[in-house]
Amino acid sequence: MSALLELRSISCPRPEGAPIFHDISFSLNEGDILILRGRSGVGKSTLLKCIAHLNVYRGEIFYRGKAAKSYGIPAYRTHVLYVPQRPSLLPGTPRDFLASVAKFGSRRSKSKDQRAAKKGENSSDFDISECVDVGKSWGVEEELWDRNWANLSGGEAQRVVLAIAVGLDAAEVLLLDEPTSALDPVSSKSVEERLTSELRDPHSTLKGIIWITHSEEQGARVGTRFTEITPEGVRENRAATEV
Ligand SMILES: Nc1ncnc2c1ncn2[C@@H]1O[C@H](COP(=O)(O)OP(=O)(O)OP(=O)(O)O)[C@@H](O)[C@H]1O
Repeated sequence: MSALLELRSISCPRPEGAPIFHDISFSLNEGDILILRGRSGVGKSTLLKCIAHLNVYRGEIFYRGKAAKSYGIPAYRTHVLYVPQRPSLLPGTPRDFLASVAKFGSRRSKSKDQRAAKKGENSSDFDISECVDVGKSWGVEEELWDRNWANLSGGEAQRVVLAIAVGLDAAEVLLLDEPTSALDPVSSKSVEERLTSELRDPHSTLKGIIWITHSEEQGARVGTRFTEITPEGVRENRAATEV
């Protein structure tokens, strides 16, 4: 069976000078929460953007054994969803963002259809209430969905964008860029628990996560694999504390 994601010798050029990183190769398999660490500025966020086809790169990326382009980039980005560290830079409101993401996610997974059928819903209708409910479970009031991103606090924006990623239930792979960096410890734990339980739920679409964190403790709590990016490439470690 092919890996969920496979990166082969990825490098990211700069307009001038040495590439940000080069020769990054690894696979993500079903059930993995791959912790990505490395010093500030080494290129972790850039790598996630390359994987999501939001940044130019050299090398090859395969999703379920096929090149990302063969899915069509918008559809691919729905299956392999980048969750930004600073969603406050997005234009419009969370509801606007949700509408644009949902537009590309019209092909729902079988598991999503099964869950909708169980609830007696028409699976072809996208339901924002799932995202709102996930947000509520993390203390996000419904009115925030209609406020401009720029007017949400860092922690509110971070929880809203994560609620979209989870509630949409369209992505098999989530690329999480320091997803709890603006959250208090209690909210962070709640987010960690929801994401890990989604990954374990056989009815969930979610199959794998690449998770950037600077916190060794968080890496140890949620990670199943531990990698470090260096200017020379990527190194896999056996435990969070080795990084
Ligand atoms: N849009 C851009 N234009 C030019 N350089 C950029 C751009 N975005 C990032 N960089 C540079 O690319 C390098 C990698 O940045 P990146 O944000 O990927 O690092 P990071 O490892 O995620 O850092 P941190 O841990 O501080 O978030 C840095 O030197 C950064 O200044």
